Amino acid sequence: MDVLTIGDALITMNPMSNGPLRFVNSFERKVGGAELNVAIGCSRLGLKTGWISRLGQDEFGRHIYSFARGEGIDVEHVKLVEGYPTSVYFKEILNGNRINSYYYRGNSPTETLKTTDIDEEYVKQFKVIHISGVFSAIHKNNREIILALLKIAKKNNVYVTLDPNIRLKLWSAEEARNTLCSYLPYVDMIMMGEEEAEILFSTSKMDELTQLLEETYSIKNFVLKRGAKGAVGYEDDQITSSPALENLEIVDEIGAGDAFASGYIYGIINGWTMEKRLSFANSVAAFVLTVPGDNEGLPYMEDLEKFLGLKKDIQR
Ligand SMILES: O=C(O)C(=O)C[C@H](O)[C@H](O)COP(=O)(O)O
Repeated sequence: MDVLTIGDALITMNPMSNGPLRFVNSFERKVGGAELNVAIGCSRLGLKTGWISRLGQDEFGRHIYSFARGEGIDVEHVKLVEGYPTSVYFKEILNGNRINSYYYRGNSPTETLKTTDIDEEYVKQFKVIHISGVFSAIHKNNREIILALLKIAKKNNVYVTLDPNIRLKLWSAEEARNTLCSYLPYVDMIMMGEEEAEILFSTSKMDELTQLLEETYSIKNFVLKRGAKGAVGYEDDQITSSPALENLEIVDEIGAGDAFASGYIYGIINGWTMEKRLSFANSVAAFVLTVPGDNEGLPYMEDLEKFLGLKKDIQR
């Protein structure tokens, strides 16, 4: 097995028109959830993925379960539980494509997960475990689950990637910093945005980050995502920059970070250089930016090959 993720998935209500949510009457029901998005992205690229989760024993839970299974993700460790409705969120698209999220996940089904549900025999089969801050933000219990998972990963030499995915609607900057920094001794690689770097480490300057991450947490590999300015990676004392793709018609930026994570993880598993990993991850993210929905735009390898000019794209 290649990549394992753990998290809360939700029904995404995508508005059919822009403007304040109180005036939007129609929505398209889709599926979201940062960690599930990464599993979908990796699976579409051809990796063998698993996802640990709990969903509500309801219509939305059943839909997400079959959706994940349909994407080829191993759902052996996903269960539907009574008494906890499947999480939902609504997107609001305002002028200039600014998107607000409104969460209905106060009682997430993942709250029923216990540390004993994390099965070492299952976890140790994977090459990479990808965690994101969202799962830890939605309930304090989930932080114990993550620590249990990280300890198993460390014991079995499984590579751990972290996307802080800090959602200030779900927890405070201080809580995010304390929790996520407590995971760092078990983390091999971080991919973060500039604002997230400021929240976690009080700087988004590469030289300060390299020093702090190496000296305090022994982390020798990280990526700083800088939106339209592209991404910068640090590894083996070397800094590598990769520009973002230009001239994209961005319709929905939600999910692009998870798409980037999928592409980057694909590169780690295939032993690629930082330069190749970053440019591939940027291309995967570009696909998601141009399609509404959190994961619909995630490309298959064939789409990328055509996009990168490696395969002929015959349209008709
Ligand atoms: O917002 C949340 O809490 C979710 O889990 C829903 C979304 O599907 C992901 O957040 C997308 O994540 P990005 O790729 O960072 O935009």
